[in-house]
Amino acid sequence: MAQPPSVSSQDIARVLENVKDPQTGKNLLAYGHLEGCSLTEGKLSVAFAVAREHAQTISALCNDAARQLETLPGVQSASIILTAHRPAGAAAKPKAATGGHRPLGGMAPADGNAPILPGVKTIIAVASGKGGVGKSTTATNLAVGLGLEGLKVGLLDADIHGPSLHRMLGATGKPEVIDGKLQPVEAWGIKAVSLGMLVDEKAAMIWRGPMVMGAINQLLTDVTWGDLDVMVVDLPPGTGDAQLSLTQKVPLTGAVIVSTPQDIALIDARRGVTMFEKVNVPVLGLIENMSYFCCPNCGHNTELFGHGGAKKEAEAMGVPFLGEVPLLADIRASGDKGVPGIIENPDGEGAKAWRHIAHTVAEMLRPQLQK
Ligand SMILES: Nc1ncnc2c1ncn2[C@@H]1O[C@H](COP(=O)(O)OP(=O)(O)OP(=O)(O)O)[C@@H](O)[C@H]1O
Repeated sequence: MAQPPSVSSQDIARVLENVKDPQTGKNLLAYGHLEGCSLTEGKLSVAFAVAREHAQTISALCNDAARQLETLPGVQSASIILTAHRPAGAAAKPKAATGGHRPLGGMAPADGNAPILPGVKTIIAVASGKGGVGKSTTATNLAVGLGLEGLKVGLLDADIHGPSLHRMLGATGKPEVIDGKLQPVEAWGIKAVSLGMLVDEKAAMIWRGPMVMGAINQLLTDVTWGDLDVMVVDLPPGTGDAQLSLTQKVPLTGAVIVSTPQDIALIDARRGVTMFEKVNVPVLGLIENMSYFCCPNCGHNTELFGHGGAKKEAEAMGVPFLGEVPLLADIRASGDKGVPGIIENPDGEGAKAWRHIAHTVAEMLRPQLQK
């Protein structure tokens, strides 16, 4: 049986050596090293590690390199993800631990250096202690809801292992690249970028920690986000090391935690609150998703997983309770269709809940936006 075509790292290195910086005459490989690659169904993803100060120069050369990689046998499309490294000796300074919630602060850079996103006034993370609780659905509808509140909003899908926001927004086209920078896709009044718009989702699933961090860094800094009141970041589910280092890397203004009412999900939500406390990021509040089942025929509410658990938990932990979103077939259907539920069914129970939550979050951010 014929073997599927494969591409070796030597093949990739040869291509990178051929691409020259017109200013310095140096080839691309002289700026960094190949960290990994994967070829799935003709889609080649290459992770290339470079020193942070070269990231700008390199990203312009990468487009040229990607086009050349597409001429390799078996490669239909290629993308290069830069994993920018800090120069030696410039490790992130640890944040001072205050042992509690801090007031909503400015968008201080996570490592004490110059702000990485000068046009972005606030950044909020949407997190969950476990997968499948509706974190991405919440991030999408919260972002669109903040847009409806009159804010300029960006949505960044940092759930690199399972990016889904592009599908929920119906934004499955490739973002444009202008002057070496990715242009966010505009949908439903907000700007969005998801790794799912750039690479094959299956390829992203197998990435190791440093590649994930590099990709997220690139989605933050190599995208023309422009001026934003708020950037909503959809974090990968869980409270492990990957999430912890992400919360340290991205200069977060605050975090929203999504949970279902079940005990087990609430235990995980508690871990989420503890994680943000550890890195001194204020928890803006807890959202109970799939709170109750609202029968579309008779309107009767059934509390499938119990009800009000997240509210009690929020009270016990001393964090605000932002609201509850019912379990509704049309919420799942609108997500699959690529139209956020808050737009698709504006008078529905889901939309009402998200509008209320978005309004509360917007009010929390307001003092920060007026600075
Ligand atoms: N309130 C809801 N009512 C009905 N379906 C919902 C609701 N919230 C989310 N869903 C559906 O549940 C599924 C999982 O949702 P989503 O992808 O938002 O979860 P997630 O927590 O981000 O998952 P993952 O951890 O895998 O990234 C999707 O099919 C979504 O449409």
